[in-house]
Amino acid sequence: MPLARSDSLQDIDFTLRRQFNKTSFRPHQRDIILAALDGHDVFVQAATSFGKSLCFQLPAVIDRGITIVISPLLSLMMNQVEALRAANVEARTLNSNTPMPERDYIYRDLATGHPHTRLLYVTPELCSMDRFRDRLRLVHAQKELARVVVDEAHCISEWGHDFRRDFKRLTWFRESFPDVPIMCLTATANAQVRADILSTLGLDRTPARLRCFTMTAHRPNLHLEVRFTSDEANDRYDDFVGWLKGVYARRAADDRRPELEAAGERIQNVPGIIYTLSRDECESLAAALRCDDIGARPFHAKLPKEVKEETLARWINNEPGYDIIVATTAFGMGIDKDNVRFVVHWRLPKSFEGYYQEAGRAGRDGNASYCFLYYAREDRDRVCNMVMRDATATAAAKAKAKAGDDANLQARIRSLNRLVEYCESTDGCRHAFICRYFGEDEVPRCDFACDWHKDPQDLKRRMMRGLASEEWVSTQRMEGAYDDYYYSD
Ligand SMILES: Nc1ncnc2c1ncn2[C@@H]1O[C@H](COP(=O)(O)OP(=O)(O)OP(=O)(O)O)[C@@H](O)[C@H]1O
Repeated sequence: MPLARSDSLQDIDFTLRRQFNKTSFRPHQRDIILAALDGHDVFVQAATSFGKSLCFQLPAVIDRGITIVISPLLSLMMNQVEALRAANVEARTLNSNTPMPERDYIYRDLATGHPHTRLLYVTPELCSMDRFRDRLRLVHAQKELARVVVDEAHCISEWGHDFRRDFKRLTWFRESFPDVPIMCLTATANAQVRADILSTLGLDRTPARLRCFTMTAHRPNLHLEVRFTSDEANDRYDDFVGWLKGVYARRAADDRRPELEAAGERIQNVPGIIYTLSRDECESLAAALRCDDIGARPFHAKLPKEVKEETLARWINNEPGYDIIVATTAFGMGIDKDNVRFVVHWRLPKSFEGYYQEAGRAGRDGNASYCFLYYAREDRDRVCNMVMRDATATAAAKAKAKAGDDANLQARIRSLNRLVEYCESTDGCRHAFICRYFGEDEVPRCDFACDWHKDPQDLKRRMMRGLASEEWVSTQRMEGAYDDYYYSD
């Protein structure tokens, strides 16, 4: 049974305006929020930038009690908590980085059984700890556990690209608190991943209680393009810089400049992200771009925390010298800057879902944005080797390889293969390919927003000319040329 709501904030439109400073709901948000407020379990699958967070934040503000939000990424939690606190919502996070006084406060708050905290963001690992579980039992006994939310829910599934073993243990919530509604959200799930999420969380056992909102993955404002290259051509850098300088030149032209000046916008304020697969490449590429007077900064897991925070803050504020983030995959899920105008994949990503999540950082304001993926067959073989090596290392480290490891390896290889097919496909719309991948039947409308729709003949020509031949790549492969590549976040 849903908990009673507080009396003062029953009007969701009022709460949207007052607490979240937004004038209207986006399509489907209202229905999702109402289903949650009615006490249903809710599954939401919607495109990147749809506005999924609001779907659990707003009910958390309206309902009495505390909402526990389980999220896989510390940076993602911290961003959301900061934004909520700025809007005067009692939100907090409890994770390995939480300072001791804050940690003590939260545990004391939970121990009262009637916490002041409305949204508590935690890691899945924390949810397995006895101390935390005891506190939740106490809160539940007082009927103050309003809802459990699993964000980035694809991490639950071995068939998903970002499988995290601790997400499997979230099964505990339904077993321990059968009356507490659960909401789970993801941007990237296929039918198998969806089924896995519902069964792990125990939502499929009470179908009458469950409301599923499965929306299209389509992002019509993303212009998708594959750029073909090879080890021999090694032309990514010149190609990218040529493109970017062309963008700057168009912004500096007489017909554009006055408009930008009036808006106080710099010519080079064309925010973007370039994804690389290794820290070395991330550092060297950012340095090379800076030598070419392009404001690029590296971002990877090994940088000091203060450097990462400063880089992120200055990039978000559109400061000179911080126009482009050159990142490893340490920078991805949940990054929410509205005016990212391009996302470039310097190398083939490791999974289809990862590619689309990262591309989804672009164009969150709804304006046209460009997503290039530089594809080389040599990289295909390198990435495939890396995925296999990763899987072997994980299995060995775990001593006994479990069925889950096997399923996850299969899923990762399948996902990579589909991404390779996507890159090498020259006979159809890229948006349609993506929607099919995520199990959609309807063909999305593409308004010249992919390289195939723009010029199918040119696409074929570029692929023929740009890629190394399969014969060459397979000879090199047999000689072990692609074995010693590595990636790092
Ligand atoms: N109704 C609304 N009106 C205006 N802006 C909104 C609305 N709902 C959400 N937004 C804004 O849209 C942006 C994207 O929202 P959010 O970060 O929740 O996306 P998401 O669906 O979780 O995407 P991703 O899966 O890519 O992380 C945020 O800046 C959020 O403030």
